[in-house]
Amino acid sequence: MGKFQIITHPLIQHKLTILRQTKTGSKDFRELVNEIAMLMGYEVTRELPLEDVEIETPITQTVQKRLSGKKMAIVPILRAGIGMVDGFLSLVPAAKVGHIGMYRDEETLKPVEYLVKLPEDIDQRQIFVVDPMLATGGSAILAIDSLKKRGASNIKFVCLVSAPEGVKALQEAHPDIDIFTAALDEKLNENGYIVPGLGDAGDRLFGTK
Ligand SMILES: O=P(O)(O)OC[C@H]1O[C@H](OP(=O)(O)OP(=O)(O)O)[C@H](O)[C@@H]1O
Ligand SMILES: O=c1cc[nH]c(=O)[nH]1
Ligand SMILES: [Mg+2]
Repeated sequence: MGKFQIITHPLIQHKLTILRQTKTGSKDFRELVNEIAMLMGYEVTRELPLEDVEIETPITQTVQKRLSGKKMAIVPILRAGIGMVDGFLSLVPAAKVGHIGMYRDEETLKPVEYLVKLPEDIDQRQIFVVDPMLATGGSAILAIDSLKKRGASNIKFVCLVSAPEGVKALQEAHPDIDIFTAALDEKLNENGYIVPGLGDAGDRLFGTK
């Protein structure tokens, strides 16, 4: 079973509390999602492999560390996942960005895929799938199905707010992936929204209804 980790850093928790509030408008919402994503990015890249490299400083020759292993890809689930991309890119600017477009049918709560655009060598990359919300888990499961169908195998899922129902469903469907979240909330309501949650992340990011 992959790892399930709640990232409890005080800065993340503080920013998430502001993000959740109804009075936080789109501009601040966007900035906060970006900042939290960057702080989470720091944690979720903690285990990236390093290798020795010989370099020359102005003083001497020395052996130091640099990143080794697979190249990275960030894959936001549209739309709301877009809000987390810049935060990640500020840490790993050389990463490629794939896009998976998906929306939840409001009646059935089942995800509908409308776009998949990925780097050609996605099967060789360490992938971070990003989406602020993990509710029923349907969108994350389908996005990861889509990635695996195209040969991807090294996948971590990163969200801001999750519901126990979504975590369970994602772990059952894809037991190999690591899941990182900034908060594990109480439950889903009858409309499939996370409680207490933060509402509709996409709408709040982009100012739509
Ligand atoms: O776990 P689930 O039950 O599938 O719900 C989570 C999904 O719902 C939201 O997207 P939404 O469908 O609202 O699309 P949007 O990002 O375009 O607003 C959210 O960003 C996730 O992708
Ligand atoms: O609470 C929720 C659940 C799904 N999607 C959201 O944006 N918010
Ligand atoms: Mg939405």
